[in-house]
Amino acid sequence: MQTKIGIIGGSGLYDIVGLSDATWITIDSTWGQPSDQVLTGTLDGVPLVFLPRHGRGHVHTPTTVPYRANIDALKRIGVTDVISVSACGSFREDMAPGDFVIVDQFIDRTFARNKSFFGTGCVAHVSVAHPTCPRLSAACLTAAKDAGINVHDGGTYLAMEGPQFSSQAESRLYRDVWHCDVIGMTNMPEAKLAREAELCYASVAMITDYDSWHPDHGAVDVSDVIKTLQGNGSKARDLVTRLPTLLDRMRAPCPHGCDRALEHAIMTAPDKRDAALVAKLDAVAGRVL
Ligand SMILES: CSC[C@H]1O[C@H](OP(=O)(O)O)[C@H](O)[C@@H]1O
Ligand SMILES: Nc1ncnc2[nH]cnc12
Repeated sequence: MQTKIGIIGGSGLYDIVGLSDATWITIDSTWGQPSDQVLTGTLDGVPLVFLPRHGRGHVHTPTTVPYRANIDALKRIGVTDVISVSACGSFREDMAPGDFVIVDQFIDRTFARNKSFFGTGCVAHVSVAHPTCPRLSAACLTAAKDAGINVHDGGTYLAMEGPQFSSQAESRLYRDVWHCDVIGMTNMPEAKLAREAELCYASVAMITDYDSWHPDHGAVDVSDVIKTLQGNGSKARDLVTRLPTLLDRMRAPCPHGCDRALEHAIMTAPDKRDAALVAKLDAVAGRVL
């Protein structure tokens, strides 16, 4: 299978420059409308698809991002590897605004989103013990280092519902008791859905602020976040342009099994499956249904 890179761009990253044959196209998903059209093209001969998570012009809130349609659309167009690029707050003095973190764990505190492609009439349970792909994360780490970015290898991302930022008490709970490293509003359920869709998923978190725990920094201010994002956006684009040469063009099966996550996951007996749901799952789970 040929490698096809999918980039989900978060706050501050609404396009990618330097793609050959760049074209915005509409993808129809059985899970509703994705956040926007996707930008398709090639980078160093490797096909790449870019999707702005909040839509161009930042239309969707973290709650209303159509996560299922987005992951389904990427799967449908043949993406093999998804790199999420997101803004986040930091719980650690040594993870400063402007630094990047290659996230490897999540605590999911979101509560108002659809978190699975599966449901009544087609029940499935996948493992998210290791929610990101180590192979893809390693490529992102190398790309970040090569781009001269101050990057941290591994970190736990607290996914909150938002859209408001955390209270100081919440911020301290996440930092002092739960030992999280960074906080954002969007990587869940995105990472869970990518696993259900058997896509490798890596998360590049760009630190924009110290959230609200830090004694020397005030409350999170979106204008400060935007200023840091503008610097981060160009670093993120630099990182992305280095990825194609780090990923093999012809893709060997994922050594961590991301591309086989559904192998033994579906519980519902074939004769009890809901035909309409099975039809919607054609791209995500067609391999095993
Ligand atoms: C602009 S600050 C809050 C906003 O930024 C992050 O978005 P994304 O994860 O898509 O980069 C955060 O999760 C919030 O949605
Ligand atoms: N402090 C923060 N909390 C949640 N999401 C964020 N995105 C950027 N900074 C954030």
